[in-house]
Amino acid sequence: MRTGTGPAPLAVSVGEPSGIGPDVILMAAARRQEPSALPDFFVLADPAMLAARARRLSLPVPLAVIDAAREAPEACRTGALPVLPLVNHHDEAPARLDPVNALATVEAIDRGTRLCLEGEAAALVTAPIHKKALYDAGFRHPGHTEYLADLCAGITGGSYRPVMLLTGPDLSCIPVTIHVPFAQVLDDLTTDLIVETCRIAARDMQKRLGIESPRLALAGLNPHAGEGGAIGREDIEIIAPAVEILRNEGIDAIGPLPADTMFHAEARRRYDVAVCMYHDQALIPAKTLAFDETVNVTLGLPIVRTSPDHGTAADLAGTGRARPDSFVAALRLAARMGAAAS
Ligand SMILES: NC(=O)C1=CN([C@@H]2O[C@H](COP(=O)(O)OP(=O)(O)OC[C@H]3O[C@@H](n4cnc5c(N)ncnc54)[C@H](O)[C@@H]3O)[C@@H](O)[C@H]2O)C=CC1
Ligand SMILES: NCC(=O)COP(=O)(O)O
Repeated sequence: MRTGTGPAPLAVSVGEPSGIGPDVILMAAARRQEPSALPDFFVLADPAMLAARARRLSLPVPLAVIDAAREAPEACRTGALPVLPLVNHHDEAPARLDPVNALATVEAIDRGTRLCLEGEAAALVTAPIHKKALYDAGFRHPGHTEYLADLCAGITGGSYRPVMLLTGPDLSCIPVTIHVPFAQVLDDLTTDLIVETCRIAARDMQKRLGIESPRLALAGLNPHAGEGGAIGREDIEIIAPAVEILRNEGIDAIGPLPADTMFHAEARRRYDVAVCMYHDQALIPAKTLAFDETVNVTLGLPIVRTSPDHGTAADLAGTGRARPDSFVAALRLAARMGAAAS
């Protein structure tokens, strides 16, 4: 358990080394001197890889290798980026995927999660992973979202249903089904899954994001929310019953709403979160409206986890052209949610 005073630092997992994770972490650290100070954070990474990327980007960020999370705030005071070294190695090779990097990528996530559960870190901020690169190395989880639930369950003995929330200045969205092929959405989409997802969303948006009574708007699945059953019956048979159950429990839920008209500015004012039926129904509006400000949050976990909304962007790695804004937003939101959780 943590013994220091002041808020615990944020743990950052470095993500895929051939992508822009290391770049945006270094860029954020370089911004620390700016007037709107960032929360204290340390990165779980291979220090040699990070130093090489800093040189490639000509970013004069001093790295401070630390032995424990509690040393991070002091290292931050000196203007350095604290690095908790990984046991496994990462190559520094922008845009070159290599399965050999997978061990260190997953180690960073594992250790960051444990530090959060032990109270040594206030929250976990994950830099993006390249999912296919990890699958090719034997990783059996669709993404961080699902992996973190399994990892936390394995450590605590609890059981967690993870809920993906994309939240930006003007829109928050949740996909009920997450990383599944489109053809599987209909198999997975049940009234129970929608209800459980919405219960977790309502609870955690209140507890961790400070929205007293979150207003949930459930999207329809079919064009025009099924047009009264003429264009598909799922809206009537699966989604509408979920709305009724939620409303009977006192959760402020409406829908199913036609998905094509629920994201314009006036419509967005009527709800706090759009609950969407599949990945792209949620993530297309979220990333289109505010790609640089939207944060990916996992609700339903015993830890706080945030992430930038973007992926590994191999085309930009090591070029200095990646924008760190979504990562910075993820740091700020993690600090706010971590403080609410403590
Ligand atoms: N949380 C995570 O670990 C996430 C991981 N991914 C993974 O990332 C990989 C690549 O995914 P893509 O679909 O190509 O999405 P992507 O977000 O990596 O890139 C999409 C486009 O946006 C640009 N872009 C992304 N981030 C940017 C930034 N910070 N500044 C400026 N431009 C930026 C890229 O250059 C590219 O043109 C996939 O393996 C995917 O699974 C994707 C999203 C989240
Ligand atoms: N498109 C969002 C995404 O893939 C993020 O996944 P995760 O790694 O945060 O589960």
